[in-house]
Order: sequence, then C-alpha cells, then structure tokens
Amino acid sequence: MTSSKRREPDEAPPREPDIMPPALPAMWRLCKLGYQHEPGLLVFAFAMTLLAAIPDALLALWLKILADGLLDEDRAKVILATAGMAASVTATWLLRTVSARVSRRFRDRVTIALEAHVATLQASVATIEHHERRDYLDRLSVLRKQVFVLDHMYMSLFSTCGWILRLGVTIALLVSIHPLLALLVLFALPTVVTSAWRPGIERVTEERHAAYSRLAEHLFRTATTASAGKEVRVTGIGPDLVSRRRTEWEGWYRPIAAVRWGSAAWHAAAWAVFGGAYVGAVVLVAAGLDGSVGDVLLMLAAGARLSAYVGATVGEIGFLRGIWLDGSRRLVWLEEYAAAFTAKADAEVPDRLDDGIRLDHLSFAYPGTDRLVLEDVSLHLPAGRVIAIVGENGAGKSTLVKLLAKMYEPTSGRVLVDGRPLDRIRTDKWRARLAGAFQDFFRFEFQAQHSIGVGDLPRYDDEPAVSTAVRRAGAEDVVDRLPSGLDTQLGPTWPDGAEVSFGQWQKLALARGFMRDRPLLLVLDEPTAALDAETEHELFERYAESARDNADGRITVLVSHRFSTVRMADLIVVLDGSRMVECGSHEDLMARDGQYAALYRIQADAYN
Ligand SMILES: Nc1ncnc2c1ncn2[C@@H]1O[C@H](COP(=O)(O)OP(=O)(O)OP(=O)(O)O)[C@@H](O)[C@H]1O
Repeated sequence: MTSSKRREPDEAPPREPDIMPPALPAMWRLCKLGYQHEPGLLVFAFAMTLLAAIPDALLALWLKILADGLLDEDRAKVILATAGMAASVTATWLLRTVSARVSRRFRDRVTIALEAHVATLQASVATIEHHERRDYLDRLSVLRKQVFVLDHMYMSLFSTCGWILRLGVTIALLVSIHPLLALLVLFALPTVVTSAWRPGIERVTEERHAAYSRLAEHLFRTATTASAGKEVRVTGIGPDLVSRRRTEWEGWYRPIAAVRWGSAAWHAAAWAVFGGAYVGAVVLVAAGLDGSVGDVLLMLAAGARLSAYVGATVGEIGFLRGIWLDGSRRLVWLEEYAAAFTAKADAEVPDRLDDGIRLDHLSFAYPGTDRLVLEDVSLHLPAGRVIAIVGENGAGKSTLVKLLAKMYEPTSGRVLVDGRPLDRIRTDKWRARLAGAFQDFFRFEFQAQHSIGVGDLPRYDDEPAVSTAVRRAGAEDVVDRLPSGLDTQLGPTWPDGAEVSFGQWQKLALARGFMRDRPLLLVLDEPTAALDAETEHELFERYAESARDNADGRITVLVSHRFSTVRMADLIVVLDGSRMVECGSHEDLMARDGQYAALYRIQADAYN
C-alpha cells in the first residue's frame, strides 16, 4: 500500500499493518480468547497449578522444624515436621497430577479453537496481498509455526504464576531467618534480565533471516514433490536443489547460532553472580548471624530452592516472552489486519448493474515493488456487455482482472461499480456476485460434483445446479468420460481417483466458474488456453450470447490471445506496457488501423 493511494475525504485513515501491536494488550487478548472458548477449564487449571505450588515450597520449612526438633529432642516438633513433609509430598503429587490432567484437556480444546481462529482469519483477509508481501509472509510463516505451541502458552502462564508463588513463600522463609536474606533475590535479577532479553533478540534474528528458511523449505518441496518431479528429472536440477537448500539453510542458521552463543554467554555470567551471592548468604547465616543448625539447613534448602524457582520463573518468563508474547502479537496483528478490510466496507453491492464498472485513473504496482504494471487506466465497462482485454505477455491483463475481483487494492485511482467505490463494498458480498475462471485455476481433488460445486458453496451438493454449470461451460464431454460421472473422485493419488488431463481440468474449472446464477461480473482469464482455437471460439460464442441476454446487466470480461475469439466482444481493450493504448469494437479498431489491427492481421495471416 502506498501513500499515493487516493482516498475519499470521509474515509478512515489507511491501516498500518506493518506495525505490530503492543505485547501486553496482545497477551491479554489471547487470555481472553482462551477464556471465551473454555472458561471453566481455564479457571480450574489455573487454580490447581497455584495450589500445587504451596506444599512444594513448604518443604524447606519442615526440614528446619525437623532439625530443630531433633536437636532440642522435642518429639512434637519432630512429629509435626514428619507429618508436614508427608502431607507436602502427597499433596504436591496429587495436585500436580490433577492439574496436569485438567491442563491437558484445556490445551487440547483450546488448540483446536486457536488453529481454527488463525485459519479463519487468514481466509477472511479480503485481498491476497498478504500471500505475496515478503515482510507479511515472514510474519505469517512464524505465526503458522507458533500456532501449534500457543496452547503451551496458557500452561506457561499458569506455571509462571505457580513459580512466583513458590518464590514468595521461599522469600518469606528466608526473611524469617534474617530480613537481609531477602536481598538474595536481587542477585537473581541479572538472570531475569538475560532470560527476558535472549528470546527477543533470537526471534528478531530469526525473522530477519526467515526468507532463507522459506526458500530452503521451498527448495526441499521442489526436490521432493510429485508436481515438480518430471521437470526436476528432465533438467537434472536435483543435486543443485539439494546444495542450494543447504546454502539457504546455512544462511538462516549461521547468524542465529551466533546470536544464541552470544546470549548464552551473558546468561551464564548472570548465573555466576547469583551462585556467588548464595554461597555468601550461607556463610553469613552460619558465621555472621550465628544461626542455629535449623536456620543453616533452612538457608541451604530455601536458598537452593530459591535458585531453582528463580531459574524456573525466568525460564517460563523467557518462554512466554519469546513465543507467547510474540505469538500473541502476531495473532492480534492478523486479527487487526483482517478486521481493517471489513471496517471501511460500508457500501452495498448493487442488485443489478445499470451503468457498469468504471476504472478511474487506475494505477497498480504489486506489493513490495515499485514498478507500475498498470498506469493511469481510465475505462468504462458498460453493463450487459462483453469486454475483451488483449495485449502482449506481461501487459497487465490478468492484473486488471485481479483488481476487478478485488484480489488487490489499486495503488492509486479507483474502481467504481455503478458509481460505488469497489473498496467500500464488502469483499465477501462482491465476490458472491463474481464468477469465472482463471488461467492459474486450482485443481480441487474432490468428487467431480464437489470440485465443480465449490463454485457456489451453498449449492455444493446440488446436482442439478452442477449439471447446469457443466452445460454452461460446455464440459459435458469431460463429465461423460469420467467412470462414475459427477460421483467420480478426481486425482489419481486417491482411492479410485481418476486421472484427468490438463485440458479436462480446465473445463471442470470453467464449469466451477459457471456455478453462480446471477453474477454481476464474469471473468474468463484465458480459461481455455489448453483447448484448441475452434473449441475456444465456440465456447466463447455461447458465453457471449448468454451474457448479452441477462437481466442483471452482467459484464463479461474475457482475456484471450486468440483474436478470432476476441473479435466477437462488444468492446476490446488493448493494453501495451502497462497502459491502455486502444479501446473500441473490432470494427472501430480495424478502421483505426493501429496496434490491434496489426496484431489481428498477423494472427489471421498465420492461420491462413
Ligand atoms: N504477484 C506478482 N508480483 C509481482 N509482479 C507480478 C505479479 N504478478 C504479475 N506480475 C508482473 O506484472 C506484470 C503484468 O502481469 P500480468 O499477469 O497481469 O500480465 P498478462 O498481460 O496477464 O500476461 P500473460 O499474457 O502472460 O498472462 C508482469 O510484468 C508480471 O511480471
């Protein structure tokens, strides 16, 4: 998104999706999300984890009472200490077991909820820009990995509270010997600082170099998946892919390993400071304060526990900071990013088109690039007409189609649908009135019925609707040849799956594109490139006929390199080097004797 984008005066300022939301509110948001999904389990698991912390921390006290009882030959103290120890050990075991089970249940449930949440958010982002911008991709790739551990985070937060409670009890025990001993905690602070700092800088380095690991993953997939298999073998690129993958992986790993070593050295130094202070405190109690044997034992046990508790607390905080704070920020970023698209959508989709679609000084550069692939295009696509877009490879034809389908937002200029700015129309509503097929269609390896039916989800299972779409697309021959017709599973890797040729897939994709009954815009972006010119011509003639009959003012936009097909359109738009150079009917453009006429003649001569 660039600052040059033209906005309406009353429009909200554009969002800044590059900025990550602050950590603590993001973490709070994730807590609330967990509570919304599993309130009872969350509260119970939290309470259990806290309860389990107390008897564990009291063990040092029982030890002191036992030593004092033995030295004073006080039976009551010895019995109290022994009973206390037994109760502490049993309660610790029991509460830990219960809390582990409850936590496990909570985690399982909340994981499913969070994964579904992230998947829904990603799918609800209106444009596909986030699938192409490098910085967003890196952010999303880290979030995708983290979503599987986000459930650990709740446990980590509970445990952190448990460790803090243990720490509190232990400090109180030390203070009972001498208040000065509370200062021991201060010597643990450097370890807290290094633990909190380490994961942050490691994460920043990981994100900075995430492009290497993404490329390494891509190279691995290319070397191992079936779709690239043929070309990998014919070109013999396999060993090269393997060695490039290694290089990319090292490009990712080396800086991260260096940062890890550096931060580990600082962390070790911080622990050395605490170790020195602990030894000093034991000497102080034994020699300086003339403490009893019980006091020295309490100091030894509580001090040792203090180090373990501080270690565990900072470890958990580090984990929380490194993954949860970070993961929750990414999640909230994705939530805000997805929400920003619907926030400004306040216009309705017209029920039918009267005027049509107008492009108003439209310019576009792909996300993360500066080169305009469409530049200052102004154009009227009249309602109820068939419009063809022609031009050399890379002239921007598919880009124009993608902008009409709202896959991207224009860099500057506007698209107006019957006078309403397209960016103010809710994307899901606009897409519900959009139909068509794309050059880079997807092969849905479902049953043929469903592979076509997804073109209009509410009628996914509606066989008559699917059969109508098949007829509209002229794909009856493909379905007739499938072993079980529409019930055939597509894709040879599935049980009883049928192998389908590229051209057949293309026709099925076309049928999918014809599922909707009342589209306002039908886009056909070279969906028949794999078919011969004659078949394409016949099909398009049929589409054009039905397009002109419709009562919704539907606009049909077709992209084709075949001029025999293009000439039937009501309006032909010629793109050249990102600009629109000509626009008119076949007859107009031939009479003008410009670029269209020249290209038309070259192709006509080639066919003669
Ligand atoms: N996702 C993308 N990111 C960056 N640049 C892109 C992207 N997709 C296309 N382009 C660039 O935009 C330009 C226009 O591409 P587009 O696909 O719109 O051309 P086209 O006219 O449809 O070409 P063809 O006839 O080959 O399909 C090309 O230079 C292409 O390299």
